[in-house]
Amino acid sequence: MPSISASIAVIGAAVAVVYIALQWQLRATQDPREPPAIETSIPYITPAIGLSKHTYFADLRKRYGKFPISTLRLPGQRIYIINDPQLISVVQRQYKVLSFQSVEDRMSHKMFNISPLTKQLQKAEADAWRTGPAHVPSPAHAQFKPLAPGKDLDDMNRIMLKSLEESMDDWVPQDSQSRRTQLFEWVKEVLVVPTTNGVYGPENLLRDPVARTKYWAFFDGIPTMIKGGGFLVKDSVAAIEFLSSTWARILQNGGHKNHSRFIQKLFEYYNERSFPLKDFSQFIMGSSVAVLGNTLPTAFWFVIHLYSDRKVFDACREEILAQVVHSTDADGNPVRTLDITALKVACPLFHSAFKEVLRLEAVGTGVRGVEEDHMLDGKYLLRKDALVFMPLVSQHFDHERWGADAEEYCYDRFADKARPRVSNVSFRSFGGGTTLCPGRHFATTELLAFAAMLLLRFDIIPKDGKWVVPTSLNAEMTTNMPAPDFDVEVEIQKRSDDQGIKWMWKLSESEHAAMLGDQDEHGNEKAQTDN
Ligand code: HEM
Repeated sequence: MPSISASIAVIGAAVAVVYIALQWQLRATQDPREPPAIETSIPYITPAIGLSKHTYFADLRKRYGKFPISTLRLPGQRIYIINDPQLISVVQRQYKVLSFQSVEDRMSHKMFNISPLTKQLQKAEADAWRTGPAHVPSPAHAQFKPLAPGKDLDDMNRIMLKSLEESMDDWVPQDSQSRRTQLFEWVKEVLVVPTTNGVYGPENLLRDPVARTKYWAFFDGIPTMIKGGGFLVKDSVAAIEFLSSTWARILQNGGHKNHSRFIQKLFEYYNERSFPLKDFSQFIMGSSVAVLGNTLPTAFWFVIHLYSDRKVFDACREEILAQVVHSTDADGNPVRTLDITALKVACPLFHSAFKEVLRLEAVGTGVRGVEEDHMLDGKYLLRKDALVFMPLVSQHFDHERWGADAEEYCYDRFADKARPRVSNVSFRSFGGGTTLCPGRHFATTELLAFAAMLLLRFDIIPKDGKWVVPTSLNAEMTTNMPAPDFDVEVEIQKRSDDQGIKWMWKLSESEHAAMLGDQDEHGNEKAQTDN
C-alpha cells in the first residue's frame, strides 16, 4: 500500500501536469492579435470565480491599472473587457457585428422554455437585420417603438402619473401621521403598480398581488437561471409558467387591445412573424424585468441620497417649490399644482441629483455578443461567439474625466458649469449607442415625479435619527442598478405644512429633453438640451 506521502506526491504531480497542460492550451488557443489575456494564474478558473461578483471589475482596474482592453478566458467562453472610451465608441458603431440583440436572444434561451421553431425565427429575424440595410430596425427596436417620445409615450406617462397620484394618499395610512417601514421594500411596493400600469396599460397583470408575488419569485431566480441552474430555482420556473400562461390566455382572446400600445406592438410583432403564442407570451412576461429591474433600485438610491443629506434635500425641495403654482378651489380651499415637465426642464439641480445617482450607484456591465471574427478598430481581433463587457465602474469612477471626487455623491455635478463637460460615452447607466435604454424617458419622468411628490409632501426619518447609506457589494449582476446589501428602517411622516391641501400633478409637454448619454445610431453624441 503506498504511503500517504507517496499519494500526496502522485496527486501533486497530477495537479502540476494538468496545470501545465491548461497553461499550454490557453496560450496555444490565444491568437496574438487578440487583446492580452489576464487572470491566467489558474487558467479558466480565476476569472470564473472573479466574475461571480460585480466588484471584480473595480478590482481588476486596481490590479492591472487602466488597461484599454483585455481577454478573460473562461471555460468555453472568451470575454473581452473594454475600459477605453474610444474603443467603446468603436464597439457602439459596430452594432451589428458586436450585437446586443444576440445577448438578449441568448438570455431568453437560458430563462425560458422555448421551442426550436421560435429559436429559428429569432435567428432569422436577427440575421435579416444584421445583413440588411442600415435603416432596418433590429428586432428589439421594432418591438419597443412606443417607448420613444411621442403620443404613445405621453399616454404611458399620463397613466403612470395618475396611478402615482391615486396611490399617494395611502403612502402613509390615511388615519395616521406616519408609518414605520423598510425603505427599499416600501419603494418597491409603492412603485411597482404605477410603473407597470403606465407601461402595460389599463389591464396590467401586476395589479393583482398574486401576480406580483410570482413576478418576484421569477426575478429572484434569474441569476441562477442565467448560470444554467434553472433546476435549482423551481419556484422561479413555476412563476414563469404561471405568468406567461396568464398572458397567453389574455392574448388569445384579443385582450392585448385593452392594454397599452407597448403590449399591442409586442403582440403585433410576434404574431405577424408567426412566433408560437406559448413562446412569445414568455417574452412579453419577461419584459417586466426591463421595466422594473433597474427602476425600483434607482428610486431607492434616489430617495436615500435626497433625504440623507440636508443640503441636497433643501436645494432640491426649494427648486421644486419654485415651480409649484398656488391657487384655491371653488370653496376657497388651497390647491397646489406642479407641472411634471418642469422637473426636467426647469430644475437643473434636482435633475442633476437624479443623474448623479445613476452615475454613482450603477454597477452593471454593457454586454455585446461577437457575431463574427472582427478586428476592433483595426487593432484587436475579437473572436466569433465571444462576449464584450464594458464595465460601468471603469467609466463612472474615472478621475481624469469626473474629477478627484468621482467616488462621491455630488448632487450638483451635472448642473455645475465650472466642471469640464464629460462625454456621453462615459455615462453608461442607460447603456449606449443604438441600444441606449428605450425606457429611459419613461423611467426619468416617473422617478423625478415620484421623488418630487415625496419631497413636497413627506419627511423621511431614519430609525435612530442617523442615516446609514447601504453598500451594494453583494448585488447580483442581473441589472445595472443594484439592490442594497441591507434595507434601511425609516419613519415616513406626512409634512405638517401639507394638511388640507389639494395637489394637482400635470404633464404639460410631450417628451422632448434629450437624456444625458444620448447618442445617434453611429454612436455619436446628440446635442444636450437638458442642462
Ligand atoms: C432607471 C431605470 C432604468 C435603467 C437604469 C435602465 C438601463 C438599461 C440598460 C443599461 C440597458 C442596456 C442598454 C445597452 O447595453 O446599450 C437597457 C435596455 C433596455 N431597457 Fe432599460 N433601464 C431602465 C428602465 C427601463 C424601463 C422603465 C423600461 C421600459 C418601460 C426599459 C426598457 C428597456 C428595454 C426594452 C431595453 C432593451 C433595449 C434594446 O434591446 O435595444 N428600461 N436599460
